[in-house]
Amino acid sequence: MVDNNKFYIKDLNLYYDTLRALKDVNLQIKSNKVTAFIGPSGCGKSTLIRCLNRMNDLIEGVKINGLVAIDNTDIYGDIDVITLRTKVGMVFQKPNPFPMSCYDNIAYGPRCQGVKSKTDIDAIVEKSLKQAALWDEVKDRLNKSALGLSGGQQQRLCIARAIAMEPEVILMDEPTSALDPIATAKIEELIENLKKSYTIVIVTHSMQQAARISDNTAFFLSGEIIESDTTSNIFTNPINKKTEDYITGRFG
Ligand SMILES: Nc1ncnc2c1ncn2[C@@H]1O[C@H](COP(=O)(O)OP(=O)(O)OP(=O)(O)O)[C@@H](O)[C@H]1O
Repeated sequence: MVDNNKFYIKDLNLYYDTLRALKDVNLQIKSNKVTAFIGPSGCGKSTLIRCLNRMNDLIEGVKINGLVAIDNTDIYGDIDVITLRTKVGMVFQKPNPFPMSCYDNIAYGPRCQGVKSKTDIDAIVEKSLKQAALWDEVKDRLNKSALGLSGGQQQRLCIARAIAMEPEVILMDEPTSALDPIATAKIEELIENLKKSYTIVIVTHSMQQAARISDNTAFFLSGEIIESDTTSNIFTNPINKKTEDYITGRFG
């Protein structure tokens, strides 16, 4: 397979015990693009995004079959899951900074990976915060608790923490749903800049957000991907009637 796909998903099924939450999912996720997952509540968006760095492994009773490949390597094959999660970082719905200083939040991962030099860690902290568009706001309070930041700043700190691990992919599960419109706009602008360096997959409940920031969109319904295409085709020229009904607000 020679292409610009970061992920290749083929006939993927996921069961939570007897509940089949993903049904024969087929999807390709392009490198250095933003891919949005949209669809009504409970349709499997978070379940699929969690498959991309094997976060579902942590849930008891989960059974998976089918293929999820990153750069042509089967991530459910014989691979090191810690390395996978380093390559595929994740940002969650609710900002979840560690209860420590802003500096230590960013330094934590690189230190765990064995980076010891203070000069190196300083450089990683500065670079990550700059890329997350947070440096100017926190450079004078690096040693203060991250819990004192606003929600929007905390979410950018979490993005900086993911960036510090030098991932290739950043998964974002509803990253702005707990934020106000101004903080949301900042994260959206950030995502636009980050896609030059990273592949981004985002779950969002906001169709406006998907339309604003993503290049490609996959529409989910009851565990199936009904349609996936460029975002402009999904929103202006959907092929499937169900997609059209959803994006025009006729259901969901
Ligand atoms: N840990 C779990 N154990 C059992 N069932 C689960 C678990 N997580 C999700 N499910 C079920 O799997 C289905 C898909 O859930 P998922 O969270 O992936 O949907 P979603 O599209 O992300 O929903 P939302 O938009 O509300 O976050 C739902 O029926 C949900 O109840």
